[in-house]
Amino acid sequence: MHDVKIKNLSFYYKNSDRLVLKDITIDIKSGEFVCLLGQSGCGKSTFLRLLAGLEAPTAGEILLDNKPICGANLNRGLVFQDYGLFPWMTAGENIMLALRQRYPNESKRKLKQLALDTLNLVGLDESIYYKLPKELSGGMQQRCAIAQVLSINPPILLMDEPFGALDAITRARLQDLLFDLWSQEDEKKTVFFVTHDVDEALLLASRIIVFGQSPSTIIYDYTFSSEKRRKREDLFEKPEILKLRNDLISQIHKDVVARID
Ligand SMILES: Nc1ncnc2c1ncn2[C@@H]1O[C@H](COP(=O)(O)OP(=O)(O)OP(=O)(O)O)[C@@H](O)[C@H]1O
Repeated sequence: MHDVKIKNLSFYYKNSDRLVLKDITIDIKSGEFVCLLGQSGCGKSTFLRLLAGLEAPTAGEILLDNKPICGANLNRGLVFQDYGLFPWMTAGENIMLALRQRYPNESKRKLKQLALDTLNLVGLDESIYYKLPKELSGGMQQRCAIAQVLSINPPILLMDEPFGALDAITRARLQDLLFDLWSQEDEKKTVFFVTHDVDEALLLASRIIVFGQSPSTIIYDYTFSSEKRRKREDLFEKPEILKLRNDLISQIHKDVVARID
């Protein structure tokens, strides 16, 4: 189990006096797929950085299985929009770097096999292992970044607009891939997925949380009653999805207007 409990979390960066997150209290159950929405600058990435342990709360606490998060840890895998691969290493070497940290006593042969298996899992063949990131398309690089994180099998995935820079078709493929990987596991990963795209959240999430800037806290929190996959083809034929979509867009819009005022 990997429950995340957030209690009265507030945060501001030390070089700024602007409160980025204010008094956030929320419980996330193990296995939830949480999509985080909100206008630009409302603190979604900051929230992920706090969950990753890259920043520490100014006030309040974040508990993972009832223990405070303390620094970065292999329990939490991060995927960013800009792939996060070292450009001077091949895709395989990038994955091996993570694997050596995760399994320091395992043989190189076994780890390489694991890296190849994970590349295969995300739909990439063996030849990709030997390629530098610049020799790969954006979609392939993002698959490698996802493979790198999946190879260490973290129970918690933190994904910051991971498909934001991709074309529509690659993006749809990777959405399906991520959802299938998540839904097929017996012990589901807990996923925190930042996106600007309301429709992406409607497609993937088991829960949608909207952060506001006015105030800088959670302004909307919706949990789907069924874990059944919503299909892209008929997503907007369902009245409850359309209503939710309108609610989400109007909440975000209201927050933008309040901020401008
Ligand atoms: N290292 C930093 N030092 C100071 N302020 C920062 C730092 N990083 C982010 N901020 C500020 O914190 C606020 C929240 O930023 P954050 O990147 O978390 O928002 P976001 O919701 O992820 O935005 P976007 O959707 O545009 O990526 C912004 O006002 C931003 O300028």
